[in-house]
Amino acid sequence: MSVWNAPVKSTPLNAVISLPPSKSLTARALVLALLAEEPTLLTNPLRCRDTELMIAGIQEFGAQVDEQAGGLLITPPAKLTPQTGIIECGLAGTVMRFLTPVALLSGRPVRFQGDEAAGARPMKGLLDALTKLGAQFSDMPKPGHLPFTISGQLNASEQLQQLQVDASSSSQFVSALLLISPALPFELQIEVDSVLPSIRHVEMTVAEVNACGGQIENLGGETGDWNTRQIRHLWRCRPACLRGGERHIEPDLTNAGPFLAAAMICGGQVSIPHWPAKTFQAGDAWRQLLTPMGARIYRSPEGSLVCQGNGVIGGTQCDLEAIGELTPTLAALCTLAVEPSKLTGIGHLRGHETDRLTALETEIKRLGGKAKASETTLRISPSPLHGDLVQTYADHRMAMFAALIGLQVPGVRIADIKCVAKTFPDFTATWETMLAGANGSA
Ligand SMILES: O=C(O)C1=C[C@@H](OP(=O)(O)O)[C@@H](O)[C@H](O)C1
Ligand SMILES: C=C(OP(=O)(O)O)C(=O)O
Repeated sequence: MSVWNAPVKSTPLNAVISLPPSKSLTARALVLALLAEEPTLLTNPLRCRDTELMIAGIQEFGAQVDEQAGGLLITPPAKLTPQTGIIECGLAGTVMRFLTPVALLSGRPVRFQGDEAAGARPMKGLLDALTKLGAQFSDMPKPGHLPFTISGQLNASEQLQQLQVDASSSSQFVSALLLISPALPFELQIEVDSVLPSIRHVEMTVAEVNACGGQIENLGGETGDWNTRQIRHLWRCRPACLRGGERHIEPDLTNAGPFLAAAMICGGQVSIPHWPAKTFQAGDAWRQLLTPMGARIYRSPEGSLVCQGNGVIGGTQCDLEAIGELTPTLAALCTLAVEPSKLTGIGHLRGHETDRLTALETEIKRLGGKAKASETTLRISPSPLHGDLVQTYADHRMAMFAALIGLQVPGVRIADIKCVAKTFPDFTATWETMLAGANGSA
């Protein structure tokens, strides 16, 4: 396995970093292009392991994908037709969740399989919902998990179908149903009768579907800021023809986190160009999350997000239920902070690439830190740190977590650094460019 010696940096940063495009927006755009009535030109799509698997996935259902300068031209099939009957999911939550309902739409059996670790990721809430719509699942050694074969026909006898979904383990169950909803021959109402984590990603799905001509209405009331919990979740989804056309993908604001956090750890400043003025990405919350920990952070008139730090990091107490994806980066800052921190609302991270609460607790302790994970919470307190070989558990965000600690703590080595390819294949090169103080472009 490839080990990377995390570079230490003892002088302030001054870098401009162009980020790779958003994983979540690219995944949604690919699925919507597959279901559209006309071709889509996707400009600035993310190319990484997760999105290559998604491209292969939509090709499996008959989409034609042509490389064009700066983008991908996607021509949807006249009818969804599985080619080999197998979808390779790797470890991508988006692929395993978003394409399973597409298989039901196709009406043909499709096998879903992935990495060994993918077999631990929750699917049950989605499989239960699809069963109510007519799906059957077989050859599933561990019920509610990959691998499985989906077959059966969409039950289209009703004009209106109401689905109660348990999405407590992943918002992607809801996003997956919302994404296919325009292609259904009936109106679908989706009610979530459980906790719903990562609500920002569901709001992103609704916005993306509707931007392509979908007709999804949120009947559950608006969420406020990322840390406001919504009481009732209900969406009405009407059948609609999805448009193609040109779609441009925003930079990945979640992957901005480690670079913004680096400015806080080393001092100095990091700027990220093309920060959208309005976005549904979880990573926009860095602006609110990092300020109380000591950052000066603002969007410049030219549209760059600028983060300035002085090397002193305060502790934080925050509820990350709506934006859990940001936790590993925030946990690195908490590990280096001068005060204790408490991160709450993150039980669903136990079903991410790895059980992130256990992984973070284990790796913080390995480096001499103090951490305690409970079912849904992570507490981190200041403690002298030392270098060691940090395990990454196939999790790109654990590698980025360790790179942040390594900026300040000599001797941090990162196991299986190649796992960053899940969303950011050029992570180490971009990191080194940042440390060299140059303008980096991913
Ligand atoms: O829909 C998406 O693109 C995502 C939703 C979230 O999943 P969970 O709801 O499982 O946390 C997030 O953590 C993941 O990285 C991407
Ligand atoms: C949870 C994540 O990924 P996935 O889309 O595979 O769920 C993540 O990228 O942090």
